[in-house]
Amino acid sequence: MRLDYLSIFPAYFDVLDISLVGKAAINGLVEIHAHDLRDWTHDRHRTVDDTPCGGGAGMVMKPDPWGEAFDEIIGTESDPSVHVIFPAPSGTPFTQSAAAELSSAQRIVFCCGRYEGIDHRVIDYARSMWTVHEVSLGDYVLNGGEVAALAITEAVVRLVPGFMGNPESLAEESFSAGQDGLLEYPLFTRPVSWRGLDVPEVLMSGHHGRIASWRRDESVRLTRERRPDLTDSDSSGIH
Ligand SMILES: Nc1cc(-c2ccc3ccn(Cc4ccc(CN5CCCCC5)cc4)c3c2)n[nH]1
Repeated sequence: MRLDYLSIFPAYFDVLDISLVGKAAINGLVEIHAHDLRDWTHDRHRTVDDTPCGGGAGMVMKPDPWGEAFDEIIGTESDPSVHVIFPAPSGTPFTQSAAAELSSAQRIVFCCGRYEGIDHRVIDYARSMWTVHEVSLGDYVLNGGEVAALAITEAVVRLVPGFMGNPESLAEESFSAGQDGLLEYPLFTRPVSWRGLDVPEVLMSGHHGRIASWRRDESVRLTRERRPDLTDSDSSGIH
């Protein structure tokens, strides 16, 4: 899988060389390329923004640098197998199933906007050429797309076959199908007693049936408490 990042702050992606994703890059599962959008400007100030047509606060990213960067990084041929991701507050909420779908992509290009966003014609052009995803991380506003791109990268790459040492652990995670769409149960390890707090006895009983039942009950309780929106979904198994 090749991952490209277009940003005016490409150094944001240096962190990928030291993290989990870095290991995938080393064993050849993932190829990371970060690019400075200003490399595709031609004026002395390397300008990437301008005032919004129709007025309004802030600045908008000009389309020209993006188009030239696309030509060089992706090419001028249409190819639906290339996934181009534009993080945006107005995007579709990013989910574990979207991460799972993207984990089989051969090529993902992250377009990280800044200011108030990117000229919409950039997105329209990209849609005419590749498979575009405008995604939101959640209902809060970041200063740009870089942090979202890092989060999406981590969610996707950890699902790439061969990346995770123990793929079974993926099945038991929150939001994964294997967990019936429930939040995961609380985790404990040694010492059994810590600052007056003890591991629940059932987990030390060695009784696998009771342990599974306790874990399920805890997942149902937590999901009802924190994510009532998940309790109505068919996959949750609780109503
Ligand atoms: N989930 C999530 C993703 C992002 C995200 C992703 C990408 C960019 C690129 C720029 N920003 C900053 C920003 C600030 C304010 C607005 C709203 N503003 C309202 C009035 C009309 C103009 C736009 C939009 C963008 C970004 C923010 N934040 N949160």
